[in-house]
Amino acid sequence: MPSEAVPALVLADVELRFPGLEQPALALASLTIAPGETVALVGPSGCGKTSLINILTGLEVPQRGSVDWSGTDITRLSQGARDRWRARHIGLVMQEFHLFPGLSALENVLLPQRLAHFRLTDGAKPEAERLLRRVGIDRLDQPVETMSRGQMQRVAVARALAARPGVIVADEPTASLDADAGESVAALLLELTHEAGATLIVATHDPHLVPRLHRLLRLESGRLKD
Ligand SMILES: Nc1ncnc2c1ncn2[C@@H]1O[C@H](COP(=O)(O)OP(=O)(O)OP(=O)(O)O)[C@@H](O)[C@H]1O
Repeated sequence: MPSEAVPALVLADVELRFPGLEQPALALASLTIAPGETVALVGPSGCGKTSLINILTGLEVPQRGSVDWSGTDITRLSQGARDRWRARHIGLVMQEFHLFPGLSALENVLLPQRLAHFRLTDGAKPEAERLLRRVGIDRLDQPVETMSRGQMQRVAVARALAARPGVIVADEPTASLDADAGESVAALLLELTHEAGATLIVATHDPHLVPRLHRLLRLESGRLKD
């Protein structure tokens, strides 16, 4: 299934500081990511991986610099506009799934679209059902809190792709899974983003996942290393 227009990133002169930290958490002169690239973001604990992911997705705004996705500098948007931009263009997969207990797998996949648009488009439910079956979830009405951790992350992968975003961003998507579940989540993330033609950015320590991504970005003390 083709994704909508795929954004590409141009980040320039970014600095992110937190109160109480002498050095910036991030200081990046430039970073460009091409449409459809798959990128591993690696580095020791505290080097700034989550901070960079938060900046790329507009969850955090740097004090300085621009984060331009296909001509939209998201640092210049209001918070509401940035939230709408993220809902439209970014699919997120987090280490701890961030699913809503009490809702079924299908309801979880559809929830971001319900929240963003107040109603679902005609194609939303069949696409959510297709994606859940594609990630190996057959009981679409199963409450997510009764699922295994591997199943929960597969639901989160289906949710990230459901609105057909141009970019999938994952923060340690396999870190809280056992080896088998991690392997299957990593494979699905790669296959489904490839099928969608989306760009994939993954912060990960997973030695099985890193070599399967095209490009390696290494962060150290908030700076990119070659
Ligand atoms: N809200 C905050 N307030 C103050 N300092 C923060 C905040 N968030 C992050 N930091 C600091 O910024 C730096 C980068 O943190 P970040 O979470 O981006 O690292 P990370 O590479 O994702 O680490 P890990 O692999 O352990 O998750 C760290 O020194 C951290 O302590």
